[in-house]
Amino acid sequence: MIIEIDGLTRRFGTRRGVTDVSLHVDAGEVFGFLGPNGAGKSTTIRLLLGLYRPTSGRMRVFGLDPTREAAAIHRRVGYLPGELALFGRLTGREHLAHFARARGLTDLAFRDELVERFTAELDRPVHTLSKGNRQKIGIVAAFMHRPDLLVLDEPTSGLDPLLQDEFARLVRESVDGGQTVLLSSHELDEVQRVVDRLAIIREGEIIVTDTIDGLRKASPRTVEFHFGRPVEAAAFAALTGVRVAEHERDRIVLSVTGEIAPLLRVAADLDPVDLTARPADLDELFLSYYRNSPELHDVH
Ligand SMILES: Nc1ncnc2c1ncn2[C@@H]1O[C@H](COP(=O)(O)OP(=O)(O)OP(=O)(O)O)[C@@H](O)[C@H]1O
Repeated sequence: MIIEIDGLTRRFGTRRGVTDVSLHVDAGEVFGFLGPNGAGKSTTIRLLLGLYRPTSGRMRVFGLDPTREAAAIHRRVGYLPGELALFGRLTGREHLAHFARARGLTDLAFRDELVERFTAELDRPVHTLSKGNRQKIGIVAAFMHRPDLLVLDEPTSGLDPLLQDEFARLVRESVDGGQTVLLSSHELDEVQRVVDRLAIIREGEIIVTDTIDGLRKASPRTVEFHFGRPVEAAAFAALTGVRVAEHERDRIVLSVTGEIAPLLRVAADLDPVDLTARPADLDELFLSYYRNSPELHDVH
């Protein structure tokens, strides 16, 4: 296991940072860490890298304790912080040279490949660069030494769609080559193409950890019936795992997480004339976790 977090809590005075966070990331996995702004993603990442001390709980990265062995962890990590701190008057080239020296990196072929793939602008002072162009330098710096673990805090913010695709390819290549990736984001789109598993954090607490497939299977399907005459919804509402989302005279829309056969038996007795069903929409499920909509959370 590359990352282990068990019951991790960090408070900032009376402010909540993170509360009782537990998760693990296996070797060779891309793990997504999702949540709205202020949910506690960056705090968790900083704790993992030994940049904050925990109030309580246990963490290990490569089996090492971040509060005591941060330097040993950093040697094996590529970190792209959410707020990239660069020296405004220095160029990208100067930054990368500095990072390469600090890591004792002498083979610069992969750095050059990344610069080209991300069309990073290396010869202008970074304060003259757009957010996206600064982000490219951060990406090159995080990946160029092929670290065992990549910790990427909102990595594609500011990148155009083509470069987001390039980034997704780079992440997949990295894990194919044996690296492990922890990737935080507040957007499902940013992570759903690349992650194997994800955790959703909200108000400092993990509310679900699952694979994308698992989330999809657990999320409700929408089933709509039309009947030739007005019907009552009570028999549907009584079924386990069925919620009546809409009901008007001869039309009923259901949100279904339970078994389909009992539902069809109830419907058949009412002589339906039409039926449409659509699969789970991951975006809706994801937003419901952000909003904390209770009926969807019952599925976990
Ligand atoms: N150094 C700090 N001092 C005081 N409060 C802090 C500090 N760092 C984080 N917090 C608080 O901890 C909570 C979690 O913040 P964090 O930055 O981890 O969220 P996040 O999920 O990374 O959000 P974002 O997507 O906006 O970066 C917030 O309520 C924030 O105000």
